[in-house]
Amino acid sequence: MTEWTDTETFARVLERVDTKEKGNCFEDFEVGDLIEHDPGLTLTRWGNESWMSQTLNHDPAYWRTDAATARGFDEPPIHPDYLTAATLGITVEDLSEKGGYFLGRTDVRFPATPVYAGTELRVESEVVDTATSSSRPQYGIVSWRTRGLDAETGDVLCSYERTNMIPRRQPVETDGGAETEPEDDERAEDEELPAEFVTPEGGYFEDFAAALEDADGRNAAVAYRHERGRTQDDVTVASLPLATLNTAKQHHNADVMGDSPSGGIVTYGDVTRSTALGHARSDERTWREVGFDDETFHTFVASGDTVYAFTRVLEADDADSLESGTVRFEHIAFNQDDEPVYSGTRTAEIQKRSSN
Ligand SMILES: C/C(=C\C(=O)SCCNC(=O)CCNC(=O)[C@H](O)C(C)(C)COP(=O)(O)OP(=O)(O)OC[C@H]1O[C@@H](n2cnc3c(N)ncnc32)[C@H](O)[C@@H]1OP(=O)(O)O)C(=O)O
Repeated sequence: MTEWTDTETFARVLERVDTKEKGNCFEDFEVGDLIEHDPGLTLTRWGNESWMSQTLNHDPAYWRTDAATARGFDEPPIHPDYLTAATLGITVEDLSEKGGYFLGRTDVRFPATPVYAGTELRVESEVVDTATSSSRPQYGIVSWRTRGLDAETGDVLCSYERTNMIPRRQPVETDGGAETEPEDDERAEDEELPAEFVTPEGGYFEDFAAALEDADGRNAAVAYRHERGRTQDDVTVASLPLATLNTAKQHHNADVMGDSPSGGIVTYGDVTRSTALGHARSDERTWREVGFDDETFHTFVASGDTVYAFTRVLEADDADSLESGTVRFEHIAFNQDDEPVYSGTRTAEIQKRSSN
């Protein structure tokens, strides 16, 4: 047998062989296609705790039995952020391993919570939209509706619609994303900031409701920043996504990513978002997560970047519960240069002080 392992010969061999490719290109997706993802994952206490500890989500109800039972759970449950990240991680091999970027997600809901450790997750996605990117001819834009199911009962545990930029096999002619003149009412510069920012006094429902009432009728908004930051390292950039079976090369193949728009590996969007939410939750009395909408990833987060968080309180609804009221927030994650990297709205039940 000819020896192929001297460097020169091996380079010539590599040039001539085919590569067994992974993942799908834009052309492989058609609206209506249903994809049942082969990877599955058992949602474990270890996976949950690794994710939650590293993203600074330290709500005691997810760590201590007494705090969990006080919140109405049988035991510390799987956190909705980890459930969301695991549901998405499993899909990457089929949907986005080829490359391209996670642009946004909406309608994130948890129809059958709480979910406990030991639950096996089965995930399926339906292609709901495919579009040409007018600014980037080598990519298309694909949206999927994904459902994470309890493999045993078939109950939908997590559901959302997500959009990625996906590489095309064949670039297309585009208009180059020519700028159109914005309508008058779309001009960002015309939008004035409020004269005053109100900070809630505490983290209970009553504090958010009082702050909104204080701002109401005045040129004021309820908005504040959180002190904590989390610098991205090997654990957050590569280990956490791989623990959700997310095979996106963006997070663990520095060789390939050197030659990409980001110029290197980047943090999994769900890590960025969960870290910012962890900072926000550390300043409130979260009771239950309800859902997330209009999530957008604005720019890359890379190893060495620090993720901070900002919160704007949009609405507070007393609801019909003695324990909690419903609050809608906008959260913005930003980096050490104060650039927004993620934004989205979140609806959560927040504990009432009067329930103590
Ligand atoms: C999971 C997973 C991968 C990841 O987690 S990757 C990490 C998270 N994502 C990111 O870090 C991406 C951050 N975003 C960016 O850096 C920039 O948006 C990007 C991707 C470089 C593109 O920037 P551009 O300035 O070139 O363009 P736009 O931001 O205007 O967007 C390009 C086109 O996409 C359309 N678009 C953007 N957001 C959405 C959305 N939420 N829904 C639908 N369409 C969206 C936008 O309109 C542009 O369209 P054109 O026709 O004008 O091209 C994994 O692998 O799955």
